[in-house]
Amino acid sequence: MSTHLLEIDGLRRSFGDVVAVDDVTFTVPGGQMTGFVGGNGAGKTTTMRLIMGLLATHGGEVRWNGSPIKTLDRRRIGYMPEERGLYPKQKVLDQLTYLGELSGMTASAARTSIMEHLERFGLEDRAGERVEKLSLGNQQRVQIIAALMTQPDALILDEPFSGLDPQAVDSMVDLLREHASRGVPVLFSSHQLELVERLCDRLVVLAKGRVVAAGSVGELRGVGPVRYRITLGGDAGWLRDLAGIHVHDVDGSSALVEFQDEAARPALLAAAVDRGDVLDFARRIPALSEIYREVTS
Ligand SMILES: Nc1ncnc2c1ncn2[C@@H]1O[C@H](COP(=O)(O)OP(=O)(O)OP(=O)(O)O)[C@@H](O)[C@H]1O
Repeated sequence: MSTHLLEIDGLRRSFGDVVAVDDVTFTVPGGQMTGFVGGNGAGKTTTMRLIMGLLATHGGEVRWNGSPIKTLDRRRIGYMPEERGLYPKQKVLDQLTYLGELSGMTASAARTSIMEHLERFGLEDRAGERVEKLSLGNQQRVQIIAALMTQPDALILDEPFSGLDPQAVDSMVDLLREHASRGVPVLFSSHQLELVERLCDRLVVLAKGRVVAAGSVGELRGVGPVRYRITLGGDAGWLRDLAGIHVHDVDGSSALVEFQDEAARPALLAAAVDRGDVLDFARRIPALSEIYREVTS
């Protein structure tokens, strides 16, 4: 297995007065799934188009295995664009075969790979149908097959999960993991944070054209303040009066707290034990949606 590396270094791109991508730097290591998140207009699609050379950069560079990326390298990248580009009148198998041939596959190798992929998505009996006769979710699956069928060296996928039902999401997740395990860098954008949390090893968060957080999910969890959830036998409102702690919220007998100094933690526990039952006390692992809100606020 050879592991590839995609590096994005100081990329910039404006449209008139709008700075869409502003000094964007991150890496997409092979063998890992990198989630690319950010609000509408944050610059995700523009960054992906810059990586693919579909837009000219106004600064910075994209490197492939340590050297400036070349057209031939890009031809080996499976790209799923935001605007899905299938011909509605053409039959599924014919269209995918044509796309495979454009990427340098022989027709017979393309057909074998396409049929394997159609089977994985439960679409093998739709190979002879015109694309326009498929539901939008199934057209989306065909678009995904177009990006994966060549066993590419990297995957750049713009919203690959949008419009897929949970079963198709699961098939897609398995497929992408298989590609990552070949040493392939996988970058995918998504607005579905729970899915991103489940799927990705690394995360890049974009806001207003800039990277506001990047790293493994574990690293990003360590960026924010450490908080604890304490649940008492009775009302937890009195915690607000304790020195050295910041109480984020109290919900009856349960409170979310942050300690301002090390001594405050044993002091709080001693006070709570003194007053009665401590039912639960645990460090709280923030959900990705919370980290996201914190880094983009
Ligand atoms: N071809 C273009 N012409 C003018 N402005 C553009 C063009 N493409 C993108 N932009 C602007 O650049 C900014 C970033 O857009 P982009 O589509 O990259 O964001 P995004 O993160 O992909 O958003 P979404 O999640 O809504 O797809 C936006 O302000 C957008 O209006």
